[in-house]
Amino acid sequence: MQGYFNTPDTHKYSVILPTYNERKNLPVIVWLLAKTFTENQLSWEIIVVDDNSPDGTQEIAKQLANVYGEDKVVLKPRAGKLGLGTAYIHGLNFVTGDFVIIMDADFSHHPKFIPQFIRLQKAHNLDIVTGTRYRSTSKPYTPDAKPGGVHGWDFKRKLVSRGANFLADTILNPGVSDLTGSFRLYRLPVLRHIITVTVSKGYVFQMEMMVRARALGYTVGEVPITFVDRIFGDSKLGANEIVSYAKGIWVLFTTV
Ligand SMILES: Nc1nc2c(ncn2[C@@H]2O[C@H](COP(=O)(O)OP(=O)(O)O[C@H]3O[C@H](CO)[C@@H](O)[C@H](O)[C@@H]3O)[C@@H](O)[C@H]2O)c(=O)[nH]1
Ligand SMILES: [Mg+2]
Repeated sequence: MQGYFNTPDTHKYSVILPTYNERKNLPVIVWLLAKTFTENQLSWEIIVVDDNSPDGTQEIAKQLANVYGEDKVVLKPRAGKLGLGTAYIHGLNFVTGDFVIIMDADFSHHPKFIPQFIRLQKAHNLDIVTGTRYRSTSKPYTPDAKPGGVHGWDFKRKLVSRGANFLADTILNPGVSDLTGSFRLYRLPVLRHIITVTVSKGYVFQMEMMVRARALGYTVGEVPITFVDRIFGDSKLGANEIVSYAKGIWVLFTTV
């Protein structure tokens, strides 16, 4: 198939979309994803992992499956809110594509960046491409792209994010500029491998995945992204996640 890319792309791209109370966001993010993949003539599927959201997200997902096709929007629910890390593990069981894209359902991660991820992956035959909100340094990088950034976060949340990245980068030195972000593209077997060795389950999961990937010798490229805070609903990041993050760094420091 021919599109944004010079050569036909016969790979299939699977998006794992974890949702918790994303009723208002889900239809639009799915529409944007479908549009992006269709315009670029890429084959795709979206695995929605909903944790029994009280706002009825699952009903919306079922309607979307009717509209786009059950092979395109695949609902794989769980009984209760079990966390972001295990949502990816669960979703991974149902992936039928060659590459997996992990992203948030609340528009913080815009699908428009996906073709750039794919282009960079192809150019360097990378195992992983990660979006970065921060300055990218050593990794294969999209040179013509504008710098990434964060919009809509208050000072405290920005500080937490910067601090989390600084701490992990200083102590563990994986050489990736955005360790806590979760907008990433993985080669399927690479994601399967890293996930089996990753122990944390909450927000710290993103950082651990990247540190482990680097320790295992997988190649990582970076694409600058703008992260826009959600308009509908609330973030699920709480104080307990910050504590688990610090613990996660310690575990990695002593084991990797
Ligand atoms: N299934 C499921 N989904 C969840 C859960 N918790 C959150 N989600 C979903 O996961 C996505 C991210 O959750 P948010 O609550 O919006 O996270 P955030 O605070 O905006 O955090 C983002 O930035 C962090 C660092 O900057 C990232 O670490 C994090 O992964 C996420 O991208 C959303 O699609 C949300 O519905 C859960 O327990 N279960
Ligand atoms: Mg969010």
